[in-house]
Amino acid sequence: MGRRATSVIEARAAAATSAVSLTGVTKVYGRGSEAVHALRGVDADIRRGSFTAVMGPSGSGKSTFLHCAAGLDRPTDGRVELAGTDIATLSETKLTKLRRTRVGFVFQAFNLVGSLTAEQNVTLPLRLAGERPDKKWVREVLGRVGLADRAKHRPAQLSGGQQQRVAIARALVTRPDVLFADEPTGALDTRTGREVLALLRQVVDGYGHTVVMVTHDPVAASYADRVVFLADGRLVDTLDAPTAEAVADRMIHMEG
Ligand SMILES: Nc1ncnc2c1ncn2[C@@H]1O[C@H](COP(=O)(O)OP(=O)(O)OP(=O)(O)O)[C@@H](O)[C@H]1O
Repeated sequence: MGRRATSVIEARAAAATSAVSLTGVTKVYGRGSEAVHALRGVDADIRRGSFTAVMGPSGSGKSTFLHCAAGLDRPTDGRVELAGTDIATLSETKLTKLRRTRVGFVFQAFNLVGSLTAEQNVTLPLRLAGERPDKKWVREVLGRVGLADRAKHRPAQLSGGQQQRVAIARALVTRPDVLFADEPTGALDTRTGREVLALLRQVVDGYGHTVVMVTHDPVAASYADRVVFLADGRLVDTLDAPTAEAVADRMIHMEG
């Protein structure tokens, strides 16, 4: 078989197993002397059913990486394939639809709607996509995050950890290809944060979801299957089966 045929087969095989892939992704904010190169030619392949942590010093491009990978932001150059689709080819309308249905997002500050119950918050993405929520599935998702008995509570009646669980259920309700989390434990105390990390681990191991999480915390990163390290907009290192010690060690060397 020719080299070209082999590489086409390899590319197809990678597409079948990858939830999102970035090739040569560059992101420049501003122009001329004001230009900031947030990402400089990043290649990354996120396998389906895996948990990836993104780490790096402040300003290294972690949030930009997440936003480009999730289709929240378009790269200046390079290619992002999400759920087998090259997002550069999508119109704004199609990209919005892809974000609503194929991508879940969890933020540090939960971002729940205060006037809605936990259940209503969870069904919001479905209603925004014009779908009628399937009650059984919504109950199932609330159960997966351990909130079956809190469905009728409003965010103010829930602890921080419970609110983040609602946000995770809301992110999972559309059965997304990837759940992206930006510092999901940043607003939680250590113990509650660990519970949320264990839940993210559980949605990967128990239900086959794909999670990509930005974090500053080596212990949080140790819940992942793989850590990717960014420095000055470049992907400079990866670490599989990370321990908190190994992650902390690499971070010290990067920052030093
Ligand atoms: N909208 C924007 N306009 C201009 N510059 C931006 C914008 N967003 C990010 N940047 C710049 O791009 C670079 C990377 O930012 P990014 O937020 O991705 O880094 P980060 O690693 O997530 O940082 P932190 O850990 O501090 O949150 C930084 O220099 C930042 O100032």
